Amino acid sequence: MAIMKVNNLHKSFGGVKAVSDIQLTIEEGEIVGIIGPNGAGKTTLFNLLTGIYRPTSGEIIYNFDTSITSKSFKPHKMAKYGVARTFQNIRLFKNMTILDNVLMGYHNNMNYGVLHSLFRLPSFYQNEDKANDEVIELLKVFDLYDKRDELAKNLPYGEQRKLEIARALACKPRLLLLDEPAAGMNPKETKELTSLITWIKDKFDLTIILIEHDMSLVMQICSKIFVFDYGKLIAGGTPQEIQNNPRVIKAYLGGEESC
Ligand SMILES: Nc1ncnc2c1ncn2[C@@H]1O[C@H](COP(=O)(O)OP(=O)(O)OP(=O)(O)O)[C@@H](O)[C@H]1O
Repeated sequence: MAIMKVNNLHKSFGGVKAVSDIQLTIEEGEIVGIIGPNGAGKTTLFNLLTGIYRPTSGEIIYNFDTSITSKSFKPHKMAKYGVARTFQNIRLFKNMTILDNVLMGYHNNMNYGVLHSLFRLPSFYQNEDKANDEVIELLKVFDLYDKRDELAKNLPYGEQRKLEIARALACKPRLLLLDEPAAGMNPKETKELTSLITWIKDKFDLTIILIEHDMSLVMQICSKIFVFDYGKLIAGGTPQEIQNNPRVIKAYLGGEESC
């Protein structure tokens, strides 16, 4: 079943066509890679998919329990719709602990009101206990449990990236968007992350879309890849189809399509 459809999507910034005439479908349960040279429009696409940017024209449709179109997108509501993301430039609460960062992500799932919280009613404590238990499980999955009381800013870069993913998962998304999850990681960390992404997809029953420049990660775990160049979608297919596509080779290496 299609979890998301993009129809004739355009986004311009003044005279710059950052994303132009995009048509694509994401099937439930896939890991989809979005690749392309710098400035190809990948992050703009993510910002459109998460309501940060409004399309200049075209439409995005999420097929969750009820369909949501891009007209009703609000970035702060995306988690409620079942969409969570990470950012190219890590966005953590740097002066909060690791535990509190992930608890902030979990906050969207809390179903008590202000009064329950103010007067410390039983449902407040029940929700808090449940949140703590689930967040601790997540921290264990990401190997961050032993560091739970450290400030996020003190974590090495690779672990900050993992923490951002853990926080996104705490929102209990159905669709997870990862913007360059391996950026700044060393080869060992990238290898671990590659396995972790596949593992969390199965464990949390997710559909994942990731932007990534590390081709070995993309080719290993993505069932489908979409390739962008100058804002246009120039190819879509399996890793093998993409590797052998002359337009993709040209976009990355330049020169003639036959090279
Ligand atoms: N807010 C903005 N205002 C003006 N131009 C923008 C804005 N955001 C992106 N652009 C332009 O749109 C084009 C696509 O940029 P985008 O960041 O989406 O590419 P990208 O594929 O994510 O690149 P990278 O791999 O370097 O992150 C670029 O020409 C960029 O300069």
